[in-house]
Amino acid sequence: MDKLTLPAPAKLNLWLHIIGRRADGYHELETVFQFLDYADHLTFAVRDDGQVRLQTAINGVDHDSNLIVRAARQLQAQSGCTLGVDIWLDKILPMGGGIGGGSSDAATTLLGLNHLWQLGWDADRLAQLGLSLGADVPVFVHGHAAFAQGVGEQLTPVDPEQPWYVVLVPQVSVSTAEIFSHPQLTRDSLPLKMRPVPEGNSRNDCQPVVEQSYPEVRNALNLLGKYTEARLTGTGSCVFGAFPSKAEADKVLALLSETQTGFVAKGSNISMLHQQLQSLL
Ligand SMILES: C[C@@](CO)(OP(=O)(O)O)[C@H](O)COP(=O)(O)OP(=O)(O)OC[C@H]1O[C@@H](n2ccc(N)nc2=O)[C@H](O)[C@@H]1O
Ligand SMILES: Nc1ncnc2c1ncn2[C@@H]1O[C@H](COP(=O)(O)OP(=O)(O)O)[C@@H](O)[C@H]1O
Repeated sequence: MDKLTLPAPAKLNLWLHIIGRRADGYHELETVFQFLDYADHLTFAVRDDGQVRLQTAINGVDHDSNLIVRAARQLQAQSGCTLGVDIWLDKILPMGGGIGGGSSDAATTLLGLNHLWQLGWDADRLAQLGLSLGADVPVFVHGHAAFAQGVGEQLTPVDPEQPWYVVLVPQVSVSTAEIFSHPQLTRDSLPLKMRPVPEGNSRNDCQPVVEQSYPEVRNALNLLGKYTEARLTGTGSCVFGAFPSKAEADKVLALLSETQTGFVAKGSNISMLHQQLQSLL
């Protein structure tokens, strides 16, 4: 059987407001997701024996807990498919950085296997399955930049500008659970009246507590903030700033490279996964 290789791109939260907390403790958000042209790559080869095997290990994540394996097994169980798959992962995206690598890997697995196993599921059904794996999975399944509500699953497509970004990757791992349970996290941003969204006055409500707990993140924000508005994505640790051209973004990253790790990528309102899937159909 032929192999199929697909990208799993990163996302940014261009801003993120916390507007409340549900009875189950989860936070209600309003956020805008945009994709980056910077991605992991997954290669799939169908197996006839029904086994799901991830052939590439990631440090600190067991085979069976990897979101790729969990996504494949759930799709197999819910569709009743008798085929299996071998999967190889080229891991590029920093883990736990708020750029959604695990969720994106899961979404690429769902879309890739839906195609290879010829299941014919539509995007809504795949996104619903994906939501049980992580709040960010649905936006990667749909593949369009979006204004998101709820825990991130109620999506309205939007088309923000698509600048070049410098993304800095502070070498600390920020726990999403720790930030969402922080006593000083503000949870009372007003829901937006005009949707989709004015850019003015937007912010990331997680940023103050992350900056307070992680000096490396504050330092990265201060350094990038000398050149453009710098902001946290998700619960971090990555921070980003926009530039009008690749040349300007490259120049700033080079200036910061003595003390900072990072990358330059272009914002994209259609994910590179969906651009590639279009060409398969
Ligand atoms: C904050 C966001 C914004 O895009 O991105 P990341 O920084 O993770 O990329 C997401 O909402 C992250 O969603 P997700 O990735 O599913 O969160 P998880 O790791 O499952 O959540 C870990 C814990 O954080 C808390 N949590 C998470 C999401 C949410 N809306 N409210 C919460 O209170 C819960 O206690 C949960 O058990
Ligand atoms: N395929 C995967 N890629 C990355 N992380 C994974 C994967 N599968 C499970 N995980 C777990 O999910 C956690 C969050 O990863 P990631 O999605 O990269 O970060 P974030 O949610 O901050 O954007 C990791 O620390 C890891 O324990």
